[in-house]
This record gives sequence, C-alpha cells and structure tokens, in this order.
Amino acid sequence: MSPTHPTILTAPPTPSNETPSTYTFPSDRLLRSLENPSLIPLILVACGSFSPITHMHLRMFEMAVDHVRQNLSDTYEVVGGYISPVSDRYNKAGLASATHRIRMCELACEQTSDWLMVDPWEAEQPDYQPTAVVLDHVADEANKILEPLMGKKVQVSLLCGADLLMSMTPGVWSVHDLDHILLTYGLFVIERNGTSVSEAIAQLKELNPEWTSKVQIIRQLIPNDISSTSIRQFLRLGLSVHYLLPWCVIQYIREKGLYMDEGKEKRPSSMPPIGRRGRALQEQQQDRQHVQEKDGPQSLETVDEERHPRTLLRPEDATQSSN
Ligand SMILES: Nc1ncnc2c1ncn2[C@@H]1O[C@H](COP(=O)(O)OP(=O)(O)OP(=O)(O)O)[C@@H](O)[C@H]1O
Ligand SMILES: NC(=O)c1ccc[n+]([C@@H]2O[C@H](COP(=O)(O)O)[C@@H](O)[C@H]2O)c1
Repeated sequence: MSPTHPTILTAPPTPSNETPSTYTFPSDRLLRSLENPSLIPLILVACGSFSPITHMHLRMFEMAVDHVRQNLSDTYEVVGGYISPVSDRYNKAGLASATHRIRMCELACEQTSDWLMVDPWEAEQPDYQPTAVVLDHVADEANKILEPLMGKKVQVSLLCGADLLMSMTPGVWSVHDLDHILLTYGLFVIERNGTSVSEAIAQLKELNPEWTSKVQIIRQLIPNDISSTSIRQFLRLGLSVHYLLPWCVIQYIREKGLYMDEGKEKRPSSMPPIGRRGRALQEQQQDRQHVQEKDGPQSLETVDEERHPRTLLRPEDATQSSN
C-alpha cells in the first residue's frame, strides 16, 4: 500500500452483476469477421465520466486503431469500440446525470462514427461498478456473440488517458483489480498533458514489474488538451465550445440547459469569474509558469489528484488499505 494515499473511509456498495431487464448489449456495429483470420479480435473500452463527451474522447479510439495498425498489426485487429459512462454513484463533482451523459455519448457515436458504440450497462447499475467489472461485462457479452462466429476469444482492452494510468495505485484501485485489468485485459494509454507517462509506468513497475507488460503507450502527435472540465467551465462562462465537441452534443446541452451553473462542481476552478478574467488569466499564467518550473509541465486544472475520487475500493480492499 502506498503511504501517500489516505485511509478509505467510504467503501462503495458491493458490485452488483444484476442487469436491468430492459438492457441489451449494443452489438450492431461489432465486426462479425476478421479481415485476417489469424489475428486476435480486439475490442477497446473507454471508461470515464464523459461529462460531456468531447472530440478528444472520440479521437482516442482513432489513435488507438492507428497504433494497432502501425505497431501490432501482426497480433490484433480492432473489431469494436465501446464508451462506458460511469454511474451517478461515482463520487465526482460536476457530472450531469447518467441519463444525459449516456445520451450525449450515443448522439456523438451515432453522428460522428460508424463503429463506436455506447454501453449503458455500467451507468445503469444501481451501485458503482469498478472498471475491472465493466471490462468483465463487455468481454462476457462480446464473446457470447463473437466467439462462436470467429472460433476464438475476443481480447478486450481498456483505453484511457495517462492521468488514469497515473491514478493506478493501491488506495484508488484494488490490487486485485489492477492485477486483473493489467494482466488479463491490458491498457492502451493516450499520453496527456500534465501527466508524465514515464513516471506513471515507473510507479506501476515498482508495484509489480509484470503490470506494465500489456501497457501500450500512444503518443499524441497532434496534442489535444481538451478536458470535460474545461468544457463545463467554458459553458458556465458563456464561452463558445464549438469545434471542441460534436455539434449534436452542443445542441443537446443547450436544449437541456446542462452545465449552466456551478451545480455540484466543487473542485477548485482554474477559470476565473468573467469580470476578472483578464487579471486572473494573467495570474493563472504566472501560476502555471511557477508550477512548471517547480514540477515540470502540467496543467493547472488537471492535476491527477483532483481528477479521480479516492473512494472506489471494494470493501475488502478498504480494510486492506487502512492496515
Ligand atoms: N485530452 C485528453 N488527452 C488524453 N486522454 C484524455 C483526454 N481527455 C480525456 N481523456 C481520457 O478519456 C477518459 C475518459 O475521460 P473523462 O470522462 O474522465 O474526461 P476528462 O476530460 O478527463 O474529464 P474531467 O475533466 O471531468 O476530469 C480518461 O481515461 C481520460 O484520461
Ligand atoms: N477502482 C476502480 O475501478 C477505479 C478507480 C479509479 C477510476 N476508475 C474509473 O476510471 C474512470 C475515471 O473517470 P474520470 O477521469 O472521469 O474520473 C471512471 O470510469 C472510474 O470508474 C476506476
């Protein structure tokens, strides 16, 4: 256990594998056959808040497909991609309701992609579902459909940004889940401004040298630093978010009046109130310079510690981490 992580006081409810009766695993866009039958079919799953979904969330999948084609073409063929929005039980400030987040993701996938899908299973569960359980769910459902058609098991992998990789420490994740995710599924990690990938990898290696064997790092050749937090801040300030997220999502946000006030957003904002913007922006730049001089490059609003709530352990691990 890392001594830097506080004792977990609130254990989440026991993960439930009950599936609501109306639920059907979305599979209409899954490829049913492989172009090269000797390869392993690969499904990418991105877990997160998606509040709201941005162009970068969608682009992560395209970057991962390019990465597979360029570096792993002798092993994998991508046959599907899923976005799995987290449920309302996720203890994070500033989230729209799961219903809205699912719908925004669906609109974005329907209108900007011909292969991405949204799996609402995680968001519709009454209890918080650890990411390991979500990946198990997708692997089970996808294999029910594809294994008989392809005669082999599908490999499911987690697609995420480097900040999520950096959060992978006992205290935020259970050791059992890290073991399961990193050894069974593997990770496709998109580098992200504010997180040192090499530091994150070193941290993971120190915990268990085997854990990095299935981690693929994807460089951002055209850096894109969009975050949902900055979109929410822009919306509150009445600034344009055009070209940062799909138009259909912008329309949905306007129609439903989402992200217009501070709401539950408690995390310190790096965006100043509109009247003081000029001066505050100046201060922000000075701060940023100070932080960069001190700690290397990072974005003020996206320090990893603020990004991920620390109350996601399974009950048995909460006990572990307080010892
Ligand atoms: N600009 C980005 N570069 C790399 N990865 C990203 C980027 N934006 C989002 N991601 C990744 O997408 C996944 C889901 O993101 P999430 O919904 O948490 O968005 P976010 O922008 O990080 O949200 P928030 O600002 O609310 O913390 C995470 O693994 C996150 O690291
Ligand atoms: N223990 C876990 O399974 C664990 C820990 C931290 C984050 N996560 C997941 O990572 C994602 C993080 O999303 P955000 O970046 O929006 O906080 C969420 O889907 C969350 O469920 C899972």
